[in-house]
Amino acid sequence: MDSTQSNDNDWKAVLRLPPKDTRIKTADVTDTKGVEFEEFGLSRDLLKGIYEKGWEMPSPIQEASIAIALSGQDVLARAKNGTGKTGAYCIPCIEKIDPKKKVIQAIILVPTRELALQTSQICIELSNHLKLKVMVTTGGTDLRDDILRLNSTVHLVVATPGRILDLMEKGVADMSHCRILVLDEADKLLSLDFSGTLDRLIAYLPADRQVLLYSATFPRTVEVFMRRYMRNTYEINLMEQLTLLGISQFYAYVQEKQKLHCLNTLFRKLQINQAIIFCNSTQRVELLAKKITELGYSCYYIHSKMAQHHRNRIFHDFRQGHCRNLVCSDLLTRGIDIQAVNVVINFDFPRNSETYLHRIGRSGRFGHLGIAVNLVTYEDRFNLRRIETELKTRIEPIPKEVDPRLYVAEFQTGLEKSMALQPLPYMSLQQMTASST
Ligand SMILES: Nc1ncnc2c1ncn2[C@@H]1O[C@H](COP(=O)(O)OP(=O)(O)OP(=O)(O)O)[C@@H](O)[C@H]1O
Repeated sequence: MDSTQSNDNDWKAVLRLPPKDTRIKTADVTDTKGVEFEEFGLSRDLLKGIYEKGWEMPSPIQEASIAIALSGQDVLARAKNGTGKTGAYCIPCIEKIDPKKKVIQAIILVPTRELALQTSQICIELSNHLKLKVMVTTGGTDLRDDILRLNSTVHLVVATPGRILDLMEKGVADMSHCRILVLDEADKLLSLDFSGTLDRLIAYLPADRQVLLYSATFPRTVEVFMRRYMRNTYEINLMEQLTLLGISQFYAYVQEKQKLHCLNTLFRKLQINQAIIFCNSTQRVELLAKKITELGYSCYYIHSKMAQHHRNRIFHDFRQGHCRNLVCSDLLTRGIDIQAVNVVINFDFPRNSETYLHRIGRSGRFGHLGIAVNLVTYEDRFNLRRIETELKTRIEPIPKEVDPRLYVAEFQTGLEKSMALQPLPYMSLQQMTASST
């Protein structure tokens, strides 16, 4: 008998569950029809992994896409940042893999190495009770290690496109049984940054493959890909409204030379649990990190021109909470999930609305509350309005005091959702910075 159909609930009693997360969650993740993970017909061993991650109920995107993906249909799914897209594709992928077959059966592509590491870790955790071999392969590591690894059994590959394509072209990664292809942050993977790579890579997969595309943003490029490589696609769009309900967005109007002073004020006034501070270039990342350190605050920095082992260490240590502030380029704009981040600061205002949306989505993970503060110069003013219009959102002038209930977990316990989302009256940044000098 299939273990999932057995009636006894003893297996649940022995699960090693993480402590309950009692923070407020917004409708972005709670607005479901109430479907339970057990209703998807998943194997008990996978259910154990899901529950042991602390996932009690499927989020809306998981509810909407897991059953369809399990049925074998192609899926194009659009859902807000931090609402559980990773689980939405990892769960069906893992369920569909037969561990007895010693071949690669699914590949998950992501645009950055950090995201590949994060996603492979989630696959490993979810399949903790299964005999599944997950391999992560990205650029910046020794190719020989990957070749050795592929000599033993691999069922699921999580990769950035360049390295895995290399391994396919060398005849080391056999994709002839790989019938599931996932593109996470699909629009990024289909952008010019990866131009041509995806086409070459897909040529190595069987014709009867299933394709799953997930992202929070889907520009036109995706349609071309869909027409070419996907059949009878089931489309899910949970983004009638684009920005996350839990993130309060502010701007501070500053001159370039006031930015550092303004940041200093924010550091003093805000109750930062962890913050990610975005700059528009790698040089500015390094420069700002240096200045922040000179101001007496500890901070890490990370960007794509750093050596991979260094990038990994910084990413790991920041995730572990060893440092409060991380300055970065758009390397970490997408997908990175660090629950402790409650503040995102755009030290440099981003150039387009997609980047803006993904950046601010680094706080307010899984429906939690967070704030995004944008330092906006005279040159950025049109961009600010354009992004507001494109995203149909409001970015408010920053108040003199930001209500801690908007972003500090300890202030939220026992509060009604609606109350927690009411901002205090606003005051301009000039007033704010003036009061701090
Ligand atoms: N069903 C669930 N119950 C509770 N927490 C969940 C559930 N599903 C996912 N999470 C948690 O929510 C967080 C965000 O999930 P995830 O990173 O998959 O979001 P995402 O939609 O892929 O975001 P992004 O668009 O930024 O990549 C993670 O910390 C994850 O562990």
